[in-house]
Amino acid sequence: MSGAHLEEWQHRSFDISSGSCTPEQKADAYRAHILSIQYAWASSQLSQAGAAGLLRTYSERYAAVLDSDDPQTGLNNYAESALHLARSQRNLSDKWESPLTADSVLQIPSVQRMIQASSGRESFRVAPADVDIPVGHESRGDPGSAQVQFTASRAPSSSEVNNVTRNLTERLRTSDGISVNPSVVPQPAVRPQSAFGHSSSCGPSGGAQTHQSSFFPSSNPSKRKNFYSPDRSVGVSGQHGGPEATEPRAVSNFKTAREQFIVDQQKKHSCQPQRGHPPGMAAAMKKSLGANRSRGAFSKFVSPIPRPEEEDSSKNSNPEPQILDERLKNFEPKIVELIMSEIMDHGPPVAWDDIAGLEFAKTTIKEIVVWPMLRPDIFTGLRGPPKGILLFGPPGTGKTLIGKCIACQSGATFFSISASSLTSKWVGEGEKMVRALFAIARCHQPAVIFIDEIDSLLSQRTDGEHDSSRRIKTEFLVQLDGAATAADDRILVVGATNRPQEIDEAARRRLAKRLYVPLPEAGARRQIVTNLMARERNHLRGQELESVVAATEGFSGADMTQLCREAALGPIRSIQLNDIATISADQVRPILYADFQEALKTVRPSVSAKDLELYEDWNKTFGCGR
Ligand SMILES: Nc1ncnc2c1ncn2[C@@H]1O[C@H](COP(=O)(O)OP(=O)(O)OP(=O)(O)O)[C@@H](O)[C@H]1O
Ligand SMILES: [Mg+2]
Repeated sequence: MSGAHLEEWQHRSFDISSGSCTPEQKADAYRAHILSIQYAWASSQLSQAGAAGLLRTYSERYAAVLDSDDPQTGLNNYAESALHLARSQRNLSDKWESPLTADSVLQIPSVQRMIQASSGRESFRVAPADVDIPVGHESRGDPGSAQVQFTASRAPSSSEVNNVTRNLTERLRTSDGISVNPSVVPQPAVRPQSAFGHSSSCGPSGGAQTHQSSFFPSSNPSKRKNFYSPDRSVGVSGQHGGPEATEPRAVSNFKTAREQFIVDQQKKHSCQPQRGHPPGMAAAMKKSLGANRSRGAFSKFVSPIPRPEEEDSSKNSNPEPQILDERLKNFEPKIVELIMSEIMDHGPPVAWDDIAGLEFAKTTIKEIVVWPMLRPDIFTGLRGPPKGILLFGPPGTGKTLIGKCIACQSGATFFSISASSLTSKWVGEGEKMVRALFAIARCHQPAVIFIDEIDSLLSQRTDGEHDSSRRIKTEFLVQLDGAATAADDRILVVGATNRPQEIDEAARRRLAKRLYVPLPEAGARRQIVTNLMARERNHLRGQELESVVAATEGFSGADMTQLCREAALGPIRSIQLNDIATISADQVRPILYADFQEALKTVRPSVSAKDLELYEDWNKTFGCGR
């Protein structure tokens, strides 16, 4: 060890052995020892065997200080944290205790009113919607204890009112000096029924159910309208014939969580769960806060509050996206929706003339894509177009541009997809996407499926690769040319890649027309510069243009575009920095040949001669060019 380290080590060792150290200082010193040993071993000042021996010794001593439960010599770390945990956590089995006591219940205004009413021997009235008294179930423990909460939001069910009645009666009977006549304690007005017209299995069914209608008067009719479904209103009017009986009842879509739960249960266990439901409730089931709608990552947000204009239409509408085509019925709506909404591409228009050079590729594609679309009757049998095209070539030569042009010019339904949109983290979802893509394309024939960078989707299948990507590939190959594909399907798959050698051989066969998209020749380079310069003010003479074309041998289309962008910045760079803020657009000088010369110093071709050779070789072996 170095001198400084050794000295430190000695200091700590003396401290430890002096006996005046606190356990904390001892633990710190041992920890520092351990770090020193690690450092010495890492910087090769200690042999591995020596370091291991020392580490073992000092780790044991360190652990002894940490874990010792003697407060003089150790920290008792484990016990400390265990105690901390025990102190700060409450056991889940702790019994819940209501903050309400018998006394505090008696202070509640409605209880007071009840007491007054009972002492005055007169019938009193409590509107059920004004006070909600959910009562703890017997299973919570002591049924007599006050487990009563008052909220103002929800109407109680009849069984709940029964329960609370019983509890309150008990409580009030046993309270000092208060006697209550049970007959004047509120009872449910009607025979308990679920909100859906079925006899409730949850509430009691006998006893005090046939009288006490006067406890539910019209003090709060609007809330009660919500509480009673039309079914209930029949029950009320049938029994009492009071003024409210003839009142038109508003039908509400609102359901409590419990009611929704019952509906869900009935749906699960019954074959005909909705039979006999009042129409209002049927509508409520469809909308009911969106709870019975299956939600997925791609489902749209559904507001829980129905808008007025939605009210009527919602009665007939299906919340799932509608799939109109029978052939797509087997696919999950969200997948179909995803492909329909996200994969169809509508980019800026590109014309064939915007693509410089590449005459052979352009003519072939027109032959395969455009003409068969125009005259499907002629292009049949042997003249039928191939199912797949592969555009391959160096980067930046216009493959994606051709794809965009096909999208605009073919008149076919165009699906532009990337490999990543077909892959999914969910096992099996990727294959479903591929299957759905082809099924949708089949429904929208003629269709072109353009897959840019197709090598990432259809690379060689290897043993080590992930199972799901292998299955996606297999599904793709099956869809491209499998038993499920009809001969007269007018679906064309166009793939583009700058790594043709990585494409799986089975995929290569299916992409029958393999078109080389080479670097632009002199004519194409001239056209690119002319096209781009036509949009800018420039003083590029014919001879100068030729010089630019000659100097850009080996440039790709993208390199040419980059060169022109760089040259176009020349006039801006010649402006004084101070003038930039104030100069008007027409005061900027035109682009000159000198700007191109300057740009040529910084813009280099992006494709090397060696790479080019690979493409040429692949083209000779597998390409369909002449
Ligand atoms: N033949 C061309 N005519 C006109 N512009 C071209 C041509 N080739 C390339 N370009 C220009 O280069 C840009 C890049 O081209 P594109 O994206 O089509 O290349 P790519 O072949 O798909 O490259 P990569 O293999 O890297 O995806 C185009 O937006 C266009 O501006
Ligand atoms: Mg591309």
